[in-house]
Amino acid sequence: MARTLFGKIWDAHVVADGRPSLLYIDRHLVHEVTSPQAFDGLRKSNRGVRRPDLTVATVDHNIPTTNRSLPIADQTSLIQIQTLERNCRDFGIRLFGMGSAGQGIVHVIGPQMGITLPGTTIVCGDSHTSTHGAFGALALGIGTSEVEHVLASQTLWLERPEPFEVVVTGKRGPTITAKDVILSIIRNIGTAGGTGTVIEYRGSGISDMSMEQRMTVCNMSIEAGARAGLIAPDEKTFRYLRGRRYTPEDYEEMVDAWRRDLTTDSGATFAKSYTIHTDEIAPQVSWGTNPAMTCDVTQSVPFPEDYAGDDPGQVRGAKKALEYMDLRPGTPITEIPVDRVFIGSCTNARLEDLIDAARAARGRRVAPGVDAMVVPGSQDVKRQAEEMGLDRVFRDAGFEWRESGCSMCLGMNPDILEPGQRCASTSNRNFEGRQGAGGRTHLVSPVMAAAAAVSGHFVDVREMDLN
Ligand SMILES: CC(C)[C@H](C(=O)O)[C@@H](O)C(=O)O
Ligand code: SF4
Repeated sequence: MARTLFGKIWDAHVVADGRPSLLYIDRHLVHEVTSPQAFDGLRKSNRGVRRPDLTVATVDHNIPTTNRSLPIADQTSLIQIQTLERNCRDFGIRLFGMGSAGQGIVHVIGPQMGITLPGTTIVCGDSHTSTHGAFGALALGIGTSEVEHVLASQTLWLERPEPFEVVVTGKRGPTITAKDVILSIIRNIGTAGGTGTVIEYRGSGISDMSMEQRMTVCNMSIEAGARAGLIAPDEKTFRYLRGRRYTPEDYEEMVDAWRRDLTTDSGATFAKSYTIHTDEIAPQVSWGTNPAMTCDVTQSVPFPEDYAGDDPGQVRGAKKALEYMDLRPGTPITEIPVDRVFIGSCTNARLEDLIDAARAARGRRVAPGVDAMVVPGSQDVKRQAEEMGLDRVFRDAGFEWRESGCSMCLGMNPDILEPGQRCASTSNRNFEGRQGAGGRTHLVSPVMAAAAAVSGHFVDVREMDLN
């Protein structure tokens, strides 16, 4: 019978079939926020970690992005980080800690080190684990009790999701990024559009994308409510993973098998299908408090009735969002001023993202009154960017150049917005208070964020002279 890529990976990992099924897990990624209770649970029940060799940890959420030779001032962060260090020592887990050259956001370092491989199951106590789906892995975010279960048994109980195909066609304009594509998809299918499904992104608009762009797309699958995002691996995938730190020795044989096996068969059926044409996509800017509340940069802040039609719940939601965001309907998006700019996160802090953002920053200055920062996704990204001189480009323009971590994506460290501040952010969530209590987040692509930084308000990057 014809099967989808998702179906094939699922079938290859089922240990016990049922509702739910028990799945074998190939890779377990761990960070400081969702692991402490899981390790405590193991201690209480006198259990060890079943496969420490398949488990990898890093510190990303709480880690300071300022000078790492100084002690950590924030007490909660210090405790979280020290706890993970102790747990990794006690249970024999490889940790890319505070001073490590391999440290970075968990979803950035996995692929970068060749830990993420096609056809595998990958879990992490973190919703944006979906990022790794860009490599044709079934990558699932899990909760802390599941983290404990995986640590103890290398398996996970899961209801089988339905496959959902999102076909991306057409040719994007030169300044239209993967971020604009995924924001458009979420805007169209809604934040619950993918509930109960694993989205497989397909079509020429996906094959055209680089691996880093594909990661941006898969990363935000979770914001459409999906369990995971998935892209069939191709030659770009195989090239990207060749020769990385943990790429397996028998890699070329694995590639031969992946080429043969890791595709959706023609005739396989999906529970749902949605097609997006990318020719006409404009740069996207979110105006509300969930990622679906997004519009084109050329549009104005919507009137709640126009946005939500005749659904009274939605209209109320839009009204509330506009109130929180302090935005008046009818205001052109390009007239919205920003106080802060954050270029970072597991959505958009890889090398290509920084190269993109630098195109708007090079030779310009951050507008008066705007605070802008660039936070590379990992120490590796930081080093590569510095080799290219990107740190100079940003610094010369008046951006701060930080150490790697989650930073102001969710403000679990001192990088937060002040109440009332408005931020152009390359992250993935614009929820109330996400970047600091009372802070207002607008989701955009890296080049749009840098353009807002140097202009002091949102601008259509298609009208800018990019370097
Ligand atoms: C802290 C963690 C549990 C959380 C997540 O699961 O996504 C965070 O990474 C986020 O982006 O909100
Ligand atoms: S960068 Fe943001 S979205 Fe990604 S793992 Fe960190 S907090 Fe979560």
